[in-house]
Amino acid sequence: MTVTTEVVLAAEGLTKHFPVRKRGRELLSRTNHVVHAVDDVDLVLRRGWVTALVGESGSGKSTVARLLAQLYPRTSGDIRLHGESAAVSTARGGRRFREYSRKVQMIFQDPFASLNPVHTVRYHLTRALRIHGRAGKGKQELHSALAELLGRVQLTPAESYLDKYPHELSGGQRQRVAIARALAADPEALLADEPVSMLDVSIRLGVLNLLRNLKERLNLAILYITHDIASARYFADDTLVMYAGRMVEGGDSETVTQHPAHPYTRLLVDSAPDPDRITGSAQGLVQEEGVGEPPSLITPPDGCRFHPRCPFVMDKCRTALPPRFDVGDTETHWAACWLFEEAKA
Ligand SMILES: Nc1ncnc2c1ncn2[C@@H]1O[C@H](COP(=O)(O)OP(=O)(O)OP(=O)(O)O)[C@@H](O)[C@H]1O
Repeated sequence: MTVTTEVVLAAEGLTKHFPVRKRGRELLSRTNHVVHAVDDVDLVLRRGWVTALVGESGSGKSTVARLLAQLYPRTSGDIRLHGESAAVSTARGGRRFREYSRKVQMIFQDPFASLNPVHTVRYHLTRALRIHGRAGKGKQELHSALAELLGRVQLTPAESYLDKYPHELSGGQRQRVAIARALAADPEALLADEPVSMLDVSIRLGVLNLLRNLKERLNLAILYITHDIASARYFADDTLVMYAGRMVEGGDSETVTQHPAHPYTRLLVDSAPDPDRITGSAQGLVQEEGVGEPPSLITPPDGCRFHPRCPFVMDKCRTALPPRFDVGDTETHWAACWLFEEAKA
């Protein structure tokens, strides 16, 4: 399948190294250690398209989202919104940053933490509409804009929710308010960092269905970050798999989740007991399987970062970083694994 929808946001060679603070004797050493949180990541987000980013805890998923939202400066690489490079120096609070963050909005894992407990739904949404110049003129226009936002996230009638405080809402309703606040900016891309993992199992599906509905109606480009590869199959068009700061596999979700190529993705899929569930989490399961732990990101392994845990490890894997190889089963399926070197030839 060839994907033709327009690219909204693209990252190329995206890299983030966090400095490690020196302690004790290290203060005398000249070496400055860094956490290789994200290394050389390429991805595109397309209009009307959900891209899942899957991986264990600590693999760098949230850092990718924060880099794309420009909440962190990047160490290197490029981010382009509609082809235009978002300068590393874009000053937060400046006009260019405001314009960028209007178009690229983020939804966080914990809606309780992202909403201010002392303010009502009306306050949160009005503030967001005002910041983005979408509050209209006068009370009536503002009220219509608020009602429209709550309607979009299926919190109706608006009057039942506008004057509620976050603690008066359920977890799912709070996440819907957080989504409505993001929509107040009229964004083109939504970066959803584990948007359902803190919600009760019974309401996760409803929130994912809402996001899918918004993707279709508003033609949004969505990045869906999750531990749960089974939910990526259900919800995302494309799936990217990340391991220890690097992308290891990508392609259409059905193929990546049903016919995983990279040994790490196979492990993730095998760790998810029921492929049709969207409720669980692969986090921790891999460790339970007894195949080791993710490596230190301060001194990541040479070659393929998965090689110390890989059941198919070859000599080359220990020294040479595998590039993306076409897997050969679909047009878009690739794996950064030497096992697929032949498939490319
Ligand atoms: N501000 C920071 N300073 C130093 N190290 C950081 C910082 N933020 C993240 N890291 C490190 O970068 C690595 C990637 O973290 P990140 O939160 O992006 O992973 P993740 O896949 O989103 O994990 P989780 O699912 O647990 O949120 C981790 O080793 C983490 O400890």
